[in-house]
Amino acid sequence: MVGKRSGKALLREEGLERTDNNMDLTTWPQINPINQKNYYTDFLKRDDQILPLRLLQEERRNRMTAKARDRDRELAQANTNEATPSGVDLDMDDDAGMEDAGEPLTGQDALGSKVIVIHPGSQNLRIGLASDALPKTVPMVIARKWSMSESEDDGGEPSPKRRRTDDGSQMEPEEMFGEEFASQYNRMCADLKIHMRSNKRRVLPNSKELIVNYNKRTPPETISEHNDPFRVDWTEIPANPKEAPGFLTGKEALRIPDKSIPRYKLFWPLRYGWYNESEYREKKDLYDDIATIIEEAIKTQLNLRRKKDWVQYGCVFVVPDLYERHYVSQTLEMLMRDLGFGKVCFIQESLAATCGAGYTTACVVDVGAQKTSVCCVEEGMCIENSRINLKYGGADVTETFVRMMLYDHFPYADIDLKRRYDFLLAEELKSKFCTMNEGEISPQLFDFHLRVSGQDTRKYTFKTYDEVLLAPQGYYQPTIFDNSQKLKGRRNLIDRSYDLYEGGPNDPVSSAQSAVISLISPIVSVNGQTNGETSNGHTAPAPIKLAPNMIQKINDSERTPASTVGSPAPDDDDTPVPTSTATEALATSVRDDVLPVIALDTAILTSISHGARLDERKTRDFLSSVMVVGGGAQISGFYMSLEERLKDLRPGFAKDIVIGTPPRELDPQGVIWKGGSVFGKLRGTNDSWIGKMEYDRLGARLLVYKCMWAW
Ligand SMILES: Nc1ncnc2c1ncn2[C@@H]1O[C@H](COP(=O)(O)OP(=O)(O)OP(=O)(O)O)[C@@H](O)[C@H]1O
Repeated sequence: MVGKRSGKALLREEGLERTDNNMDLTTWPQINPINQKNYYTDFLKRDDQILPLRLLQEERRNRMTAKARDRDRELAQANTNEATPSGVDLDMDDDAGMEDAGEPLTGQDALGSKVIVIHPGSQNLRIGLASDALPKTVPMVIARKWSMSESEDDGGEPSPKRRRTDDGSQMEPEEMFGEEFASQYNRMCADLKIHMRSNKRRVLPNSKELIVNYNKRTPPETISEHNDPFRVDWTEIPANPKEAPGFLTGKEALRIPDKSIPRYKLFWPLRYGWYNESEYREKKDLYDDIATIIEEAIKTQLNLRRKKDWVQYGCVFVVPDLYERHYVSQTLEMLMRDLGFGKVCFIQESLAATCGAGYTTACVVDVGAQKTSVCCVEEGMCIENSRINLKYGGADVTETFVRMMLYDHFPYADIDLKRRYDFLLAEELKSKFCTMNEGEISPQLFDFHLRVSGQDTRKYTFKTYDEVLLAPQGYYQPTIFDNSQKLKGRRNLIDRSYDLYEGGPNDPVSSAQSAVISLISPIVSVNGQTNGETSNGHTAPAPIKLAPNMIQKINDSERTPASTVGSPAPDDDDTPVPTSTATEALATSVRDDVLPVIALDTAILTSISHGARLDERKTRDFLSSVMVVGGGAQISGFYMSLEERLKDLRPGFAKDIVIGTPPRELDPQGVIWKGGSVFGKLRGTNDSWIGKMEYDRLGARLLVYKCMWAW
């Protein structure tokens, strides 16, 4: 039996008892801790310890050595010829200076023939070599072999969606879009009449009835397919399903007959300037589709068919001003790994627009198909707090135009924007007939040809009155647009980006965007308390959790002059910016439940007031250089009407306000791409190029060093 023995006895038995012999426990030298006051390290503080910066320096050094070698060779040759070399600059320093000044490259690179510039959009992809004068435009769409086409999906529900009676039959045109639409549309019609009268324009009292009656009683005329000189070339799909391609992209995809056998479904991977999360089940499929569309465009439009040669090419990729970090890092991965470019760099849309048009200071307004962005650019930098991204564009005008026409008994009552030929038709009608010139409003007779694959062409005649102006008027009254589905699926597949150390959301924010969101819906404070009811029917948002140190950081920033959320405009005109603190600004910016949709003129003034930061001179500068680009602004009279509205809102600045257009020879839809191509040819951009080796080692972390803006 083991009796009770002390711990010491046990240790003694096992030979582990410590007997003190006054010797040190170890013979290793003991180092006293250094005094923390004198503590210093230059770890990661010098450029040569940071791989991307070191590579950059090495590259510069190599270039200079190569040049010096060339000069020496030329000098030696000249000496043997006993003559001074002509045109040789002996001063090396000059050359180094030029490099930093962003001088254009020389030789083949100067032409940009080894740089591909890519600007994707919700509807169109613009792509080309930096040496090209104009980009190629292809629809940003892919058709995949599917069980049903997109128009048969969702039970064949047409777009715009029509309401039905209880027994399933169709309602009268005046009722089928609901009371809300009807009353808003009628109010817009009445307001326009008043406005036209006050501008001394002739308004006939019964114009509307006249056109409605005409539309009601005009049947289409049938033209047999062989008598139609403009019949459409539909994409032919092999009859044998096994031979039918798995996918088709761009224009070819849009031209596949809706009823093709086998069926194809169209996917638009970018919607509203975001990833399209509502149409995809897996994010991998979504990423694959984007890569495939770009890959096919490079092969077919740029004629660069061998993918393994693309490593010799650089790629300039244009991203939104208010981008999401996941989008940029995923795009970088795609360009490096899937498409295999040798080097990649990014540029923001607004900055590219100013580069393309040759402006140094501007408030850039880009009206696209599904998103509209506003941003003030000053001396080569986007002003972060002036960035605004609104979720509407030309596609909303098309849809609203169709709804208004249907309300006024459009003879082609079956139109369904989910069908490919109807979508193309509606786009054509909008581009041809919509206008923002009040002077053009009168009852007008138009016609169009409906061309459906395998059917005879139908010629429709119809009349329009104020619909042609009221649909684009939606830019100033966006509640007329159908905004109900725009947040569908948001964050279903891809979460927002979070800071690795602090845990809070770290996607870029802007005080102007927060002001826009606050206008639409009340502010949610950081502790999750709402300051009121939502104003536009959105559900009450969930509180946003921010890490405590993040809150501290934002509160600190509130003390700096840069935080001007809610500051009044420099003049006495009303500024539509609500009061809010910077903490609230961040909280509002990261909200996903509110759709940023406000009138375009208000958005521009909000952006300028946040970009100019109370500086009256800057406000004038921005107001006198509002530059409008993008396809959505191509409606005739757009520039004039925007100028008038801004002047009405800011009479104090009326004589300064000028809407600038890109230089005459430049297509406003291609200006951003053009800016990307200019950027791709500049030597100064060398600092933004991300090479393969550094990407392999550091991945997306490189973006901190490589973006021209604060990543
Ligand atoms: N002449 C025109 N008149 C009216 N609208 C036009 C005209 N030309 C193009 N559009 C419209 O411009 C829009 C496409 O513009 P753009 O190519 O700039 O958009 P995107 O870059 O694809 O989209 P986003 O900027 O939303 O991502 C479409 O809605 C199209 O109907």
